[in-house]
Amino acid sequence: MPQRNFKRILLKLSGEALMGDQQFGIDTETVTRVAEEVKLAREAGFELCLVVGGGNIFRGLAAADQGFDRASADYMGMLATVMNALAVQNALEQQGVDTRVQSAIPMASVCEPYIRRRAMRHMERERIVIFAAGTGNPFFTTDTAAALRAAEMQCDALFKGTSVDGVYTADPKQDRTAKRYDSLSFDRVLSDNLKVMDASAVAVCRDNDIPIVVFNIRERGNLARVLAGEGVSTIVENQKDQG
Ligand SMILES: Nc1ncnc2c1ncn2[C@@H]1O[C@H](COP(=O)(O)OP(=O)(O)OP(=O)(O)O)[C@@H](O)[C@H]1O
Ligand SMILES: O=c1ccn([C@@H]2O[C@H](COP(=O)(O)O)[C@@H](O)[C@H]2O)c(=O)[nH]1
Repeated sequence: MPQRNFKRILLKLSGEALMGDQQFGIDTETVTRVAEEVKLAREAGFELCLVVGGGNIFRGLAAADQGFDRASADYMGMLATVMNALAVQNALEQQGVDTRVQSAIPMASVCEPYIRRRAMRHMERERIVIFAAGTGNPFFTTDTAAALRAAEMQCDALFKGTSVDGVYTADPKQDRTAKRYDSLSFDRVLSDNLKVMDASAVAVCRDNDIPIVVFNIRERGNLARVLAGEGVSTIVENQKDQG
């Protein structure tokens, strides 16, 4: 992706990005490394806010498939994202970065509730705001939360840091012949049912003209590279398809 004039960025960190080589949970070294990358991006002049996923701890849909009540399972998933948010906050603050966690499910003794205007104020004061508990509603995911917060915080782009290096013609973990796009339109993602991100998240970004950049956050230094217009990624935006 060539360098773009993005200034304010919503960075979505998938929960899996925080587990390093483990099969589950939070790997402290990995969280520290990701926090270093976020700090470097801020020092490079980007205004950042974060949404953290919970897939390294609990996924509502997976539990529902095993017979769990879906809404309860989703609330458990949202609580998992709060744990991850606190881990990321801790790692950033250990590196001297001022942060606030805001949760879509109020939990007064743990963090702030989500209040848009307050979050804006934190950003003006150069704090990194970490949005936890997704949208606060079951039957959604943190991708949709990321799209919503990107719109609310007037971000120029949503960067999805995940375990794949872009959007492919099919899931690259299932289909070795899948080809990566450099860029494609929101409509192509939706019409081809490409599952790198929820359809609801893609629709929110399309309707608010917020480009999505998908990149691999598990590779050291990749956030800086992608922000600089280098490195491997896919940009999804309102445009004509490549082909
Ligand atoms: N067409 C596609 N292109 C790229 N990735 C795809 C595609 N279809 C499905 N995927 C899968 O989408 C996943 C990316 O989503 P990710 O694992 O980050 O989920 P998440 O819900 O955002 O995060 P988490 O649940 O870990 O917090 C990758 O694991 C990838 O295998
Ligand atoms: O708005 C939301 C966001 C998340 N959830 C639940 O949390 C888990 C973890 O989030 P990921 O996006 O998968 O990382 C998700 O599986 C849902 O169960 C939610 O209900 N609402």
